[in-house]
Amino acid sequence: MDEDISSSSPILLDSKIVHELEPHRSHDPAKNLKRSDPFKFGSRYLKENDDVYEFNAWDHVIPDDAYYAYAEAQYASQREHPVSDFDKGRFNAEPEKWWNKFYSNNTSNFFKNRKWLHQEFPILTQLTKKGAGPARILEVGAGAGNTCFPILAENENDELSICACDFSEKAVNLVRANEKYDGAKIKAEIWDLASEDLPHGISEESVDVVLLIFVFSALNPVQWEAAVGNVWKVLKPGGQICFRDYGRGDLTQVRFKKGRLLDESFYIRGDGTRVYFFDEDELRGIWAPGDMEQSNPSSEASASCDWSENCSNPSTGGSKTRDKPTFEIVKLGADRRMLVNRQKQLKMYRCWLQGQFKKPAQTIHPG
Ligand SMILES: C[S@@+](CC[C@H](N)C(=O)[O-])C[C@H]1O[C@@H](n2cnc3c(N)ncnc32)[C@H](O)[C@@H]1O
Repeated sequence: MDEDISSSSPILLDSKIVHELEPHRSHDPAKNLKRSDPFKFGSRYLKENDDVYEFNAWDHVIPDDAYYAYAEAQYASQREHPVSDFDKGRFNAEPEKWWNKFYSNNTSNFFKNRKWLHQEFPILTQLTKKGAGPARILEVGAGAGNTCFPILAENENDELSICACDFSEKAVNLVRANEKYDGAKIKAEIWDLASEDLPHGISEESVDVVLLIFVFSALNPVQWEAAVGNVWKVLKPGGQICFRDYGRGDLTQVRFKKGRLLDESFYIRGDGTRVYFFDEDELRGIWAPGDMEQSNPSSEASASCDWSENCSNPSTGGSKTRDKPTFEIVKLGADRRMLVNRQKQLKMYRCWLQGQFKKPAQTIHPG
């Protein structure tokens, strides 16, 4: 697992060097209509005459057609050799068991500390500054604490509390055992994001910010709706989500071999943990289904339904999108990076998606 880790790989193809001023924007103008403000991400742009091998990494480099063709060939091979039905059942039945194993083998040093959080999500700076007043952050999929402890280290707000949840008991124990664990400011709890209950000590509409850093990808797509519903429930009106996860076409997706595909874009790693790779518009559909419907007025649902009707939308599996929680997309973008192994003269492409979503201040309760 290598969220922010560079690694060497045999996947090596020439890249077309693209200097993008707005790296998260699609080349298809129609797709750009609803794009919002960009995140900062990195700023080492590769220009026409630069030496690619001068640095280890370049920001915002879009892979060329050859890489995409290679990726498609890999996906086709993955689809031809999916995980067996027996193993699918095994891996989907008790996902926390595999994460417990993971944390038995890897301690808190495995993930890098997420030091970029305040830069990318200024709302965290607002909540943690001196005198900001009562504020609550819920981190879901907190793992060993690589996100919550850096936030705590920067915090100057006496009235900030953090609830760090994970469905892996081993992970929660690692957070509780950390020398920086201060029970007055942080509580670690076992909680499954897709469960029917809310985390211990968290009531409805009591949270200012929910952090989802590399956790949504661990869910089975059939769990997304329950997870979004839980996040909606715990957030105060006007509360926000800080989201970062894997993007479609990331090196780690492309290099999955035979016998790893659980479902489209959804894989099982060698250690038994699951990972999904998102597309930007798919994330819009997950977090703002109502907006997607508005931007597609010809859809069957919008043509024939109103709020009270019981009608179906074929694109969303039968339920009407306007009854689903619809967050405002404050920001959403792709963070692309080309990593370079200078010694071996290799190039590798990473892609993460990052978003900031807001529960509207005036909410209509989805029924
Ligand atoms: C890739 S790790 C990321 C850890 C941490 N957010 C970070 O960035 O360092 C994913 C974490 O999500 C947890 N997780 C996976 N599915 C979950 C679920 N349904 N509910 C709560 N936590 C979950 C795993 O146990 C694991 O600790």
